[in-house]
Amino acid sequence: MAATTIIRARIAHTPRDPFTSDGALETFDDGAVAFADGTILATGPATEVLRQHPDADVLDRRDCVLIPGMVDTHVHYPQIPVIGAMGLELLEWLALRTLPEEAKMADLGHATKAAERFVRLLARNGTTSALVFGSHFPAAQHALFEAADAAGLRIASGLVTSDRNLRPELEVSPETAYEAGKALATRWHGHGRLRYAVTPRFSVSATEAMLGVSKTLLDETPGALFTSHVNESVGEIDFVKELFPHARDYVATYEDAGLLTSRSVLAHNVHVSDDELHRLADAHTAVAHCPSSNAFLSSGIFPMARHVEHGVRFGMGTDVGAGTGLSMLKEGLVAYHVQMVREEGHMLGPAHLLYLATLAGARAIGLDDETGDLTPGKAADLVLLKPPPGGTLEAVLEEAPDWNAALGAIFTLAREECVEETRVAGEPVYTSTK
Ligand SMILES: Nc1nc2[nH]cnc2c(=O)[nH]1
Ligand SMILES: [Zn+2]
Repeated sequence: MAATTIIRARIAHTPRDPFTSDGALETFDDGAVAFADGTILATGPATEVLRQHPDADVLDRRDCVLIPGMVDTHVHYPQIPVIGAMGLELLEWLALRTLPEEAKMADLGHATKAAERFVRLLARNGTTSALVFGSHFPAAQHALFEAADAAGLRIASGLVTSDRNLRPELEVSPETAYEAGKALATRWHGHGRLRYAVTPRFSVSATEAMLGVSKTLLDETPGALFTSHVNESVGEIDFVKELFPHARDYVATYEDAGLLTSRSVLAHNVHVSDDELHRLADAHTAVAHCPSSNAFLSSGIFPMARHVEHGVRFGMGTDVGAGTGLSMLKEGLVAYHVQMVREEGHMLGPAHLLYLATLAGARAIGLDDETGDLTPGKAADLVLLKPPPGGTLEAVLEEAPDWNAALGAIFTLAREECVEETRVAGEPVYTSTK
């Protein structure tokens, strides 16, 4: 029997959905998580957990706040260098800044460096699971899987495929896309903590033939995810209407190809009709809400209340590089800002933000049996947060009257400099060297 470890800290998690149930936020001022073999045995008041596991190795981290490992449901591995490219809307931003950057991934040395840096920075930001939009180049995509495997993160990703309206060096035939995707899925799907995600870039750059081979590969890869973009910008939607004159709407371009499934995750879904929401809910398809990206590209404001009302699952994604960084804590703050300025917005509180950054994302990408909160039986995926001494967050937390205030301050002020340690299945994948 493996040794039991206990981490003692201030603890917060959301084992239930605050959009549909009260009391979703569970906190412990002097709490403890006990785990062995990477699985949580107990979470609760330290006195109780210590008494239940008297022989455990105890790590006293009462200087930290412990939350579940965070889940980024939509983030582009090649796009870290694009962060902060201002003044452009989606299609121009792609053409002028993003696609030229992604074309550099043809160079395997460049791609390998980008892959290793990307997974290191995910862990440094407290992200333990992610659905990662990959690269158009098979060798670069292989490099991401290698780096993710070495880092120990729970990553689903796949070859990004397109056969039109992009850049010649990023376009391939559907047959080539299928063969390369099949080889990568065979090599990596189900390997360690990795899963394959079938990833045509979006319907602007994927013909019906490309969407068709995507469906074939999805059906041949049990447990694989499907991910792409939908309803992000008005210009994109107009273009899709032209390209798919017979499709009822943008969602239908994936639906008609059989790609609307319970393993599908579509990013953005900002300009969505109620009819599309009904069909997404019926298909149990999830949405990746990317607040900082939608604001940064002036794409629009996510209709969160309508997704909740229609029962469409959604997690949160940083959508780096249109998104403004890899911190899911910052992403939560932007989600809050945006919903507060929206007319029929959803009044969000810290519990909603913690849920969106953890369990909602795990549910969106099909990992909620394994991660997303600190319930016994789940993996010990966790993050220790500690405000830099003498800084603003430390001052706010010293005066915080309750957990709502403390958690609100953490989403408002904590970023990667506050991540002390990130663990997956109980093992550190990042430790601050400060
Ligand atoms: N935000 C965003 N939307 C996209 N739609 C197609 N590709 C992209 C991308 O790289 N970023
Ligand atoms: Zn994206």
